[in-house]
Amino acid sequence: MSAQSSLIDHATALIGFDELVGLLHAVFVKHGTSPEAAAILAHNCASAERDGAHSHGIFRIPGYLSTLASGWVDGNATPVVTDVASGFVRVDACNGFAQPALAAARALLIEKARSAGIALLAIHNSHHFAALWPDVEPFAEEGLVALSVVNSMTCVVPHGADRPLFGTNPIAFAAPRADGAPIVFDLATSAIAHGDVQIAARKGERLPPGMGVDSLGQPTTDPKAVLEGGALLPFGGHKGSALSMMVELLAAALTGGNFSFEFNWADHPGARTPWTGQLLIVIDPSKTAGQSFAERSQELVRQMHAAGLRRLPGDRRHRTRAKSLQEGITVEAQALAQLRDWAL
Ligand SMILES: NC(=O)C1=CN([C@@H]2O[C@H](COP(=O)(O)OP(=O)(O)OC[C@H]3O[C@@H](n4cnc5c(N)ncnc54)[C@H](OP(=O)(O)O)[C@@H]3O)[C@@H](O)[C@H]2O)C=CC1
Ligand SMILES: O=C(O)C1=NCCCC1
Repeated sequence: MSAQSSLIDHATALIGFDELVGLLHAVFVKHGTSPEAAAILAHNCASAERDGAHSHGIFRIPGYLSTLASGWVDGNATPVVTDVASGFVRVDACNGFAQPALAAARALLIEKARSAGIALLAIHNSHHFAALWPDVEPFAEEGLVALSVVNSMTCVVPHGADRPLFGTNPIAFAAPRADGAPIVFDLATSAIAHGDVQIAARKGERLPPGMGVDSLGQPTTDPKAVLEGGALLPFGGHKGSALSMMVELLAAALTGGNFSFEFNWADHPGARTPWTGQLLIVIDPSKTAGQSFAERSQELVRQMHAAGLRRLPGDRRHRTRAKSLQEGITVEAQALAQLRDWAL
């Protein structure tokens, strides 16, 4: 049975968050990442699983492992942080994963944001294979506003174009508020994340209309047709397409990273991670004039609820997180057994 197909099973098991982090750490180390990088990736992946962000939880482990085995990514890379200017930090991830690069620069970025009011982190030469909200949420938990973009691999046809060029290019934002968890959203600029198309294909489900095209450029709801020579569409037509273009500019051109169409993993069978760039902007809202930012963001939430809104971005994740932390994280039993094998 291949690593990919071995993660499809419907009997479930429960595992605690810390145990899952430990298990994933062992898997990453066993498959060629440094203990430091493994700790960061394991926490990231377990957090996604804990919060029900399944397209970027343990579903991604076979992709991480085949990528490491292919030699495409360096699991032992030591990121190089450069203090470029008062509000600008650059990190060369040295062909490693993006999250350890962010971790290496985080303290300097926060120091700059607090002293100048705003600071920018430009990561290049990096691989981001995860959800983006874990990169921004912790800043808001420390009272800061954070925005991040990352570009992925070519699989999205720009609005009005004939062939794929952009990646699924997510945008994540986090802001503190006075009473409650930070306001966080994290969304692909494609109509659907590539990971969710893969999950739909495995489950034999159709996609909602308007998300993808087949190899002839014709609209399709068949996820396999999208994955096998087809492509995705941006969300919201020309509007999502413009945001995706912006992500290419900020995450690649501005950081010195690759555009989504610029890398070629053809010589690395099994490689799955995009070798691109990531940008983070961190703002210290204590510099805001007038009432505190957290009070103002709380007022906005209050008014949204008063207007009838029942679900804020992040609410579903937080509900799932609370349940997972109380009862354990529900995972497919066979996937868990496979992780235990890979950790040996
Ligand atoms: N590393 C990479 O290169 C890439 C990573 N990704 C990741 O894929 C993941 C999934 O992206 P995507 O499919 O676009 O995410 P979704 O469309 O599922 O969700 C996008 C955002 O909208 C919120 N949301 C969803 N439905 C509602 C609703 N009915 N009312 C209010 N808020 C809502 C979500 O909150 P909630 O979470 O609470 O549901 C989330 O913040 C992201 O984590 C993204 O970072 C995607 C592309 C590339
Ligand atoms: O789901 C997606 O879209 C992606 N996730 C990880 C990196 C590649 C694209």
